[in-house]
Amino acid sequence: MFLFPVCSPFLTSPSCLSVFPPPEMKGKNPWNTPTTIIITVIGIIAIVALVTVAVLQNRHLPQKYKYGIVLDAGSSHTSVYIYKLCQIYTVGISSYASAPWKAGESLRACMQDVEQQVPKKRHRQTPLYLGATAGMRLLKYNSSMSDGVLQAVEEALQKFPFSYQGARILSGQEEGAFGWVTVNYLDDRLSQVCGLETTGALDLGGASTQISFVSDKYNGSESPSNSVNFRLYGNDYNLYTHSFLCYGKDQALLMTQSVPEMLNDPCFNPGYTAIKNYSKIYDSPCLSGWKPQKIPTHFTHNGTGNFQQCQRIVKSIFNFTHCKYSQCSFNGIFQPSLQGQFGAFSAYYFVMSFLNLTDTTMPLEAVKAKLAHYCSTPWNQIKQQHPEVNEKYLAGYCFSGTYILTLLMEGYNFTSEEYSNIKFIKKIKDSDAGWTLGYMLNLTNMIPAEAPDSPLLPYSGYVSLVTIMAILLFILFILCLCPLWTRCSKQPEIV
Ligand SMILES: Nc1ncnc2c1ncn2[C@@H]1O[C@H](COP(=O)(O)OP(=O)(O)OP(=O)(O)O)[C@@H](O)[C@H]1O
Repeated sequence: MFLFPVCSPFLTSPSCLSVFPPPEMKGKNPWNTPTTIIITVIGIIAIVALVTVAVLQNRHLPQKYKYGIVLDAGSSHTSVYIYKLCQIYTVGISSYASAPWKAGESLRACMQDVEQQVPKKRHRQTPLYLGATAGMRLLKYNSSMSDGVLQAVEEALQKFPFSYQGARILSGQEEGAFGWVTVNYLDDRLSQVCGLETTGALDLGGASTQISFVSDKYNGSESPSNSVNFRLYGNDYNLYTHSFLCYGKDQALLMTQSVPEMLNDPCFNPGYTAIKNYSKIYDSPCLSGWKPQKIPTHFTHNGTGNFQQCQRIVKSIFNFTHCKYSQCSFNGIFQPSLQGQFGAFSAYYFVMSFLNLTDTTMPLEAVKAKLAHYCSTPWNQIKQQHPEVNEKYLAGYCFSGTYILTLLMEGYNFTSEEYSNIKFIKKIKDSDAGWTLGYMLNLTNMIPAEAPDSPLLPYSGYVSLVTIMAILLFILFILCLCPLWTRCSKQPEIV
């Protein structure tokens, strides 16, 4: 009769019994029995599998799209964004209204460049969008013209090997809302479980300007046309947004120049002089109805460089006289009380960074004094100091700086204290602030409405825990075999 060793509770199956060596195996190493070897190999495979699953299972899945292309067809130029920035300047597509085929042509060279930048094997999965903004919105006043331009653009883009998703004119509301999404997405403000306070977005283009922010005092009931609702990562946002068509900096400049006596212009540096075409001003739909009966074909535009006078003229293009709501910004448009921080981008940044005025902690009076000094600097001196800057922009900085301050302080009602809540930004984490990223994230469903089920542990914690469990299992396994091995190596007692 044999006295069998007691098996560990972990090994109570018949196979457990079979690992015990018969007495004639006395002196033999029990690890060498085929069953022991098989169990050991299976144990090791199980542990390796457990750790492998831990490593692979919880890893972030690769995104569906590696690249996405959005063409921002603005009033002043077209930019191509390949996820992050790849910007190639052309003229705004709306300027090809009289020869639409040229609009398609204008994109060809830059799109060929894009083709080189996206790896060939990714071409077919790369979505391509074109969004046109205020320049095309203005052209829509004559719908057949804007249709012709869009069609020409579509035909050109369809010839490229990408997954073409369409060309369309964004509404002002979309432009504002997607700009807000971009800023808050890049700032990681949307994916937070408790929902961080969001940042408002201020966008100044050539033909329109947008203001978008979340205000506790606005639920969309007053002026519903300014309300956009989002559900992002499980948080609900009720966004206030408004786009002012014609209040981009190029169209605003035309509006100030429409006044005939503005031939001597305080918004341009003293000594600046240029012969300009009146029809260029009055061709803009923003000035339709303003055209005097008799105007000369040309006028001489002379700068006189006076900030205070410029401010008065700029202010005259805003209408503050009527408001049917509880409160308005300008032109009778509802605006709730400003709230939180604001990111100001596009021309806000171009202009304020040139003027060295991006530091909003600087007292407003000091900002105005610096701008007044810039405006009064003779044009020749300005040109000498900045030979590298495009003259078209250089001549406009006095006007643009004055326009920005007037729009913010008088138009949107930022107080001197609230001015420091504005940050003039070009990029956030290497990506351009603007509507394009928000537009693409929305169209590719890359921002889920609901928060993804968050893992209980971070990835590294999860892997460590499974590894520790695997090691413990292995130790238990050895412990289970140990008594067997010890007893088996003893001489069996014969009763
Ligand atoms: N370096 C610069 N300095 C000054 N102004 C600039 C500079 N670069 C671009 N701009 C001007 O800034 C304005 C805004 O440019 P942006 O590309 O954001 O507008 P857009 O998309 O063409 O306009 P919109 O959105 O109104 O259609 C334009 O008037 C443009 O001419």
